[in-house]
Amino acid sequence: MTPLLTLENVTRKFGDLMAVDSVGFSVPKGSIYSVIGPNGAGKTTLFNLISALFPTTSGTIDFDGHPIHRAKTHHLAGYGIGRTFQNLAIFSHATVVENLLVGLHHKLSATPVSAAFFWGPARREEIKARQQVEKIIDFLEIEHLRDIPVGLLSYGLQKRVELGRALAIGPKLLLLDEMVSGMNSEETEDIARFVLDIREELGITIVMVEHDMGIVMDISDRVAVLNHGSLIAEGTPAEISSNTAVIHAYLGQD
Ligand SMILES: Nc1ncnc2c1ncn2[C@@H]1O[C@H](COP(=O)(O)OP(=O)(O)OP(=O)(O)O)[C@@H](O)[C@H]1O
Repeated sequence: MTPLLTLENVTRKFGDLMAVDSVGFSVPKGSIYSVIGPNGAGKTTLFNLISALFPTTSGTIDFDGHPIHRAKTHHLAGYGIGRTFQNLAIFSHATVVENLLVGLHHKLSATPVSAAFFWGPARREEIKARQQVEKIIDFLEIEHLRDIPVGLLSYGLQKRVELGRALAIGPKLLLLDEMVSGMNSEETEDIARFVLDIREELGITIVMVEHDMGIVMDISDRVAVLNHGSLIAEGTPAEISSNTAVIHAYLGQD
């Protein structure tokens, strides 16, 4: 299968600490791909490298023909990479619709002058943006919440809005950072269903860093396992759950 994202020898040091050590794997287009590992394994650092939050010390990351290991994080939406964050990154005083419109902002190309007077391209873009937002609201089943300030929603629904905002950029790749941590089992099941639908119905490739083994093993096509910054295993959920190096890495956790 064609890879959408390829990491080769990706290394990131913080001083003398090797947070990510020569990691390489490919994420097939259209797959759900999970990165797991014990605490401190380097998962978040790896995710931040894929999101271009900081550069690799060495090694390359290729996304759909773009070398993104030296890109700036604000370019990623333009390449087609959307992400959610471990800690909620939404505007709690703004409504659901307003939060989703923010996700679309980078796509609007009207000039400040035409936008200020709301004519010509600005008006057409605004209408298109609102139609796109309506599709996402419908897809995520949050019609009844559209005009509510996001801060008033339950944690699970706030995460759903954050997911919607990442979808609003129309990504080819969605990076989900510990999406279900802090969620109850019903909220976790909802997110698992949406992730599957995002792949099936929208054709978006998904990479997630996740601690919740239930969702990882249930919905991933492939799993990469990090330990002390190194890739110790890569394969299907069945291969990973019977891999002795993986079992030892988790059993050795404090
Ligand atoms: N900005 C930083 N400066 C220095 N060290 C860092 C920095 N970020 C991460 N580290 C270190 O890099 C290593 C990997 O951390 P990272 O947060 O990537 O692991 P993780 O697998 O995401 O852990 P967790 O599951 O606990 O979130 C750890 O030893 C951490 O202390």
